[in-house]
Amino acid sequence: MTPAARIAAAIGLLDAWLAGAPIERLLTTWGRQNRYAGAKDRAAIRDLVFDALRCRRSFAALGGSDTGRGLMLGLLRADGIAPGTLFTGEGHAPSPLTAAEQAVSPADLPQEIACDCPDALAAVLRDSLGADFLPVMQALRHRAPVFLRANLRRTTRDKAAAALAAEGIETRPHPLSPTALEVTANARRVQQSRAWREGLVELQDAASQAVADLMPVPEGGRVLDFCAGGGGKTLALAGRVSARFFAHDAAPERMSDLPARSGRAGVEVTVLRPDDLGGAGLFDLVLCDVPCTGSGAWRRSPEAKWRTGPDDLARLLTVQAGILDRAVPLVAPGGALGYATCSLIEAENRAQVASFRMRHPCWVRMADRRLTPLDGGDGLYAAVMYRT
Ligand SMILES: C[S@@+](CC[C@H](N)C(=O)[O-])C[C@H]1O[C@@H](n2cnc3c(N)ncnc32)[C@H](O)[C@@H]1O
Repeated sequence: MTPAARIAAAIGLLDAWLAGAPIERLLTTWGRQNRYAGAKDRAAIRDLVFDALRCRRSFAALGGSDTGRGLMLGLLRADGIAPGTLFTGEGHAPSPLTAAEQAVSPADLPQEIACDCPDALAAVLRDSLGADFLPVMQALRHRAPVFLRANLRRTTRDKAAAALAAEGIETRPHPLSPTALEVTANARRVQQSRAWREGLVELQDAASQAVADLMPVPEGGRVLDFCAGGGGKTLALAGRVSARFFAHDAAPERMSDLPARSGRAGVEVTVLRPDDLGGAGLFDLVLCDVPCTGSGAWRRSPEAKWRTGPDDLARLLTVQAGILDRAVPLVAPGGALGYATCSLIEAENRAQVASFRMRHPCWVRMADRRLTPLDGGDGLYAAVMYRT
């Protein structure tokens, strides 16, 4: 496909997204319906669409409309490319610019538009981030780095980096975690690499690794990942310490890849269905990596930036409190309760932990950590609590 044809495809996908369809489903369906498009075309179109979603407000302003076409015009203008060179109407290229589109001039954009902050959550983000608000919002406009976690059960970080380098995948250690490697070249080859297939490394954001590092895992103890999802945190914890690991999720189908992933990593994880929890005993660590706005991960999941509002936040706050309350009776005497979000919003983070401690005054917070994309990885919050 020509660059212009890729842009035309991205315009169609963005229009369908603006009409309400989820972006991953649209991309999958597009790939199935357009078999002539090769892997490189599909990856390039995905990049265009995700770049546009990250910068929707500023690109719409630069392009003159909040439509697929406006977003692509804005993307080109933001990159300093004259749109008329690609919007030619020839072959599969989008039609030439109208007079109105040509007249849009990239004047100074108001701050919240220029930093692509969604109106719906702008006030809570400003309050939560303080002086970091603008730099964090700017950081969320860009693609996230690709990070790997060296699986210490199988290797060291240096040996993992060397194995990857032998396959042409360049990395460098990242300071957020002793297991983190940032991929600097050939990230798309990772999942075909021998190092990945043999479980030396796993794809995982560096800040997520830092969250796992903060959690106290006693050697030989029992650890429950209460909101395990795909099991990223379970595997990060299991990579560090020999203990008995259990994974649970209210939607057990979300854990379907976990047996294959734990097999590759060389760790044992017992999957617990919600009905199994009652008879599973107590745990030395229960980690609640709760559902949240995902605002810290908007670089990776930019559609959530525009589809999450105050009502979602209010609902999530109730869900998070309920999960913490349900986890309390599962913690063994002397054990720890871990809490984590990938949110930048204070109400989901420290304030949620503070209200938990109001409801459960015998719990104290021993440690917590807030990271933003300015630290390199996703924005995350994690806390560890003990019963007194
Ligand atoms: C942030 S995701 C977990 C991500 C995962 N820990 C990882 O590192 O890949 C939150 C998970 O919580 C689950 N969840 C939602 N409500 C829950 C509840 N009441 N109890 C347990 N899990 C719940 C969701 O199904 C979702 O998989």
